[in-house]
Amino acid sequence: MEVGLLGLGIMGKAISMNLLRNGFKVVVWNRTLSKCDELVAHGATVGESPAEVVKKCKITFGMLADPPAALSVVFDKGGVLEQICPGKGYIDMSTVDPETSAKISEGVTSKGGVFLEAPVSGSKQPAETGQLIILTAGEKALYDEATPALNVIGKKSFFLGQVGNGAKMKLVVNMIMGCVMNSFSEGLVLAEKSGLNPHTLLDVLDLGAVSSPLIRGKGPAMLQSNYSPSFPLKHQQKDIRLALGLGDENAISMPIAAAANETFKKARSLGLGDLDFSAVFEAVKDLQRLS
Ligand SMILES: NC(=O)C1=CN([C@@H]2O[C@H](COP(=O)(O)OP(=O)(O)OC[C@H]3O[C@@H](n4cnc5c(N)ncnc54)[C@H](OP(=O)(O)O)[C@@H]3O)[C@@H](O)[C@H]2O)C=CC1
Ligand SMILES: O=CCCC(=O)O
Repeated sequence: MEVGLLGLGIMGKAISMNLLRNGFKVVVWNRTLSKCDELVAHGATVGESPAEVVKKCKITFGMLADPPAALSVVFDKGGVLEQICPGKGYIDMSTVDPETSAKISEGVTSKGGVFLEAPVSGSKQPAETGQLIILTAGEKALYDEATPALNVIGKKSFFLGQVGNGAKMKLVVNMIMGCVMNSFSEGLVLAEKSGLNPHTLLDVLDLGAVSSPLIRGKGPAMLQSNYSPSFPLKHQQKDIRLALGLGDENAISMPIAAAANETFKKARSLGLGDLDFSAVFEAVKDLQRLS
């Protein structure tokens, strides 16, 4: 099976490599074209534009940074819309808001193509090993057709109905994750400042109800100030911001998420946006110094 992949950031690169390893032919494109070289060395071919990738492939995936990027590769010159047509499908895995997803869906379907949104839960390592959780919505026929690829990309795919439901589910999940990371960071600071050993806190947490892959996976690195990015902090802040927008539309009060958003914004203002989202710990520490 041949598939296209637009966007070779942390996630797009890992997903492409995994597809190649599992026998898929992959046609890649990235805004910074030089990032395609490593994929070519592993057997991928390159399209000069998103449109060229769509021309070559029946199904093309997008994995872009944010709503402006996701819209740009579809609607701008050389974009997906120039070649999408009946018989071709576009699957957007970027984390975006439901409105962005709906615009892309309308654009694709207006040209006779089919659209599926498919944001993912899970980070760099699950992407490398095909263990993502895929939150799809949109055209069921495209979901069925793409199932062989989805089964390689993820350990479980959900089909959630109409376009927008995948985006909403993803934003809710990441809003929770951002709040947990923020609260965990405050707990580490509180433990240390009140005279406890934060390493012992990790041991205690790991044995109790709060134990989670997130805390187990990130805690030791955070205590070493190691924030090598799996999930960039700027994207976590974008996700909480978009989740708060969803809250606004539905008149849902989310004071905890709003507070977490402020801390992630603070972290970005400290220049931590490209580090892992666990670097919010540094912003929490900074806030204590100021108070
Ligand atoms: N990392 C993670 O753990 C996870 C991330 N996600 C989501 O997946 C998406 C990608 O994440 P990730 O791979 O980490 O992000 P990266 O920041 O590593 O990569 C972003 C990608 O988007 C491209 N891009 C940015 N702006 C534009 C633009 N204006 N036009 C075209 N391309 C653009 C970049 O191209 P270039 O190389 O030229 O800059 C790059 O390919 C995001 O929506 C993120 O929220 C979802 C689950 C997990
Ligand atoms: O959007 C990023 C999610 C990261 C994760 O689920 O670990």
